[in-house]
Amino acid sequence: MESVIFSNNISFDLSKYLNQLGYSQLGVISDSNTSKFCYPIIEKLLPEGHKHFSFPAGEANKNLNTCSQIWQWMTDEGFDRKALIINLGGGVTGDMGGFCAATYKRGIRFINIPTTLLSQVDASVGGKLGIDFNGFKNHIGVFTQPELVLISEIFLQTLPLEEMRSGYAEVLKHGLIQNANYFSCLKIADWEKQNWREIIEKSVQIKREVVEKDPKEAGLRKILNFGHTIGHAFESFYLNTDKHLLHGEAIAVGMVCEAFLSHKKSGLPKEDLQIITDALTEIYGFFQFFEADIDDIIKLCSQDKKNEGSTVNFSLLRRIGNCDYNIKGTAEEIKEAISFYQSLTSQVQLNQ
Ligand SMILES: NC(=O)c1ccc[n+]([C@@H]2O[C@H](COP(=O)([O-])OP(=O)(O)OC[C@H]3O[C@@H](n4cnc5c(N)ncnc54)[C@H](O)[C@@H]3O)[C@@H](O)[C@H]2O)c1
Ligand SMILES: O=C(O)C(=O)C[C@@H](O)[C@H](O)[C@H](O)COP(=O)(O)O
Ligand SMILES: [Zn+2]
Repeated sequence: MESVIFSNNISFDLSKYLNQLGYSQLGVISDSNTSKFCYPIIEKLLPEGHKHFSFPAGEANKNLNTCSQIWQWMTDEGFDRKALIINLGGGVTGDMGGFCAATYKRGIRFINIPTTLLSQVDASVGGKLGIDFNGFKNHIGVFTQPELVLISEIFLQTLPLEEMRSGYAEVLKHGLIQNANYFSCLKIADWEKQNWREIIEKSVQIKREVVEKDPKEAGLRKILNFGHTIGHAFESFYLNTDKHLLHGEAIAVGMVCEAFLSHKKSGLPKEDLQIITDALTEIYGFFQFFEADIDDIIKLCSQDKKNEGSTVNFSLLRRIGNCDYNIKGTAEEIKEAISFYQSLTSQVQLNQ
């Protein structure tokens, strides 16, 4: 598996590991925001002559068109197989930059410097790389591990609060699927003043322990996908609309729906369902959508990568801290889960 370094001194560590890894050419990929906020932090540490590619920020650009531009840039710069790529950014940069590196000339090495909470706790680790395709999340991709993941909280200083909250959904997921004690200790009193280091380390540890046992998602790794079957469907459906959801926000909706399915199908106690819905709705509120969208959202679940044939496979909780996978679900059950989510909104309105 990849090495993960929690860095207290990004200048020192980056220089050290770049020297250790060695390369013929060095390229940095970042998006428009990380080019502005994060590239200046590392630029001065990089050798003169390194190359930099910047693409417009956002999930809407995690696609083949941007990949094509990245591959063209690599080609124009004459990158050979000993070139090294640094993905400097959130999950979009890591997933897409990694995918481009892993496929360019059948694969060149890359390192991840994650700059969002979400990518520090989840996306930068584990080697799932890819892009969205024709409205389907991460539909095209590969499993390839980065050479190194270098995590520094210094980058979080410029990250908007809503992005911190989005990343926190994956933290809650890690507790829910693997560690009830961790989940129960998670409480952010002050988002601005929170010391994130322990949380990042714990989440990375949980994710790595799972990935180590099942790097290519033959079985166990599917638990990392809790909340994602329905969550991804919401994320995809509302991408490019004025209702678009951040990844973590969509996964929060998905986790409420799939916690309901866990109660219905996997024995998750009612009290646990209540704890989960309370925790998630307190942070993420209630996403409002139209009844008329539901059938299309359900259809999107049929393209989930955990599925076998026409059967939708869920990862569901038996209790907080314990997740099962390959639980078959029907369109009717997905509808019921989404209705449960909607019913929470109306309960709140009634209580107001
Ligand atoms: N490969 C995996 O295992 C994995 C895991 C989880 C999520 N993902 C993917 O990751 C993506 C979501 O990741 P994300 O939330 O990091 O999204 P992102 O990469 O789009 O980053 C979120 C926003 O924050 C900005 N940003 C990043 N770092 C910043 C900084 N330090 N200061 C200011 N702005 C900054 C970005 O420009 C962007 O606008 C999704 O595509 C999701 O599918 C992948
Ligand atoms: O690492 C994994 O495995 C995950 O499922 C982590 C998820 O948080 C992440 O969003 C991942 O990209 C989803 O993968 P997908 O296979 O459902 O596209
Ligand atoms: Zn995710």
